[in-house]
Amino acid sequence: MKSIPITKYHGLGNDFIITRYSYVENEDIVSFIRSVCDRHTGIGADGAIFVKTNPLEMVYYNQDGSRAPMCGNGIRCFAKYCFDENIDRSEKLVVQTLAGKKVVYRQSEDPFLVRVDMGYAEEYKDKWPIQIGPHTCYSGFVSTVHTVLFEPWDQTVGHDICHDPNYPEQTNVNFVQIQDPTHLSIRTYERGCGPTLACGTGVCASVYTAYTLGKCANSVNVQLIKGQLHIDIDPDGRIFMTGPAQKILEGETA
Ligand SMILES: N[C@@H](CCC[C@H](N)C(=O)O)C(=O)O
Repeated sequence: MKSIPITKYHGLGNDFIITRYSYVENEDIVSFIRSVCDRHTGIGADGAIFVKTNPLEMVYYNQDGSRAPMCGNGIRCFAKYCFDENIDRSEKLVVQTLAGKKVVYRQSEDPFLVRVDMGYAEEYKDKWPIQIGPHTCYSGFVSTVHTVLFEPWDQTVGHDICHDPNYPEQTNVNFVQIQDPTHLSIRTYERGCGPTLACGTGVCASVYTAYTLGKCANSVNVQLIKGQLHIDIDPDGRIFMTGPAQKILEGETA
């Protein structure tokens, strides 16, 4: 494979290789992702983001090479990449994703902080909740598939629910602890990746679930291993996520 310019970014420890789609479009994309995301023989990352321009589009893949419709931490990093690379420095970006258009509002440049209109939760409540063994699972979509458990973090349970036959396309699994009505802490076992330090769509899905069940307010801070996200749910159910994005490195593959 030819040498490809790459950058690495993270959003609260959820890390991504980012490059332009035009650099990889004629390559074996899945092999490229698996090799750069490998933490021993590559750079190491939870996923890969390819940037398309005119119009702006985020093409997201998990570490294992599977395509995912959206990534909450990833879209903040996408916005920072567009800013750093001078692709688009507008305060408001409209970004096409497989989960529809997302709007990203820049709040500050340094530190780089954005508020993202994540849209609405879908397909929740229809089947709420389902029971998998001793686990009460609240499932639905906030840009991608999520299952929420009000239980302490357990990686084995995360793996097993992710791969449970109730979810033919697997599910991301979020473990939520309510500290008080405006403070939650969350850990996520991600489809296509395993345990991550943060999951933006997972945090949105978790807060939506907790709020709908009357367990928290509509404006909350969520503690993750490397920092916090702020989530607001407006009166008609639209979800907003505010959080940082940071650049780690730039280079090129050998
Ligand atoms: N880390 C992400 C979600 C990435 C996609 C997910 N693993 C899936 O397959 O749906 C986030 O921050 O939202």
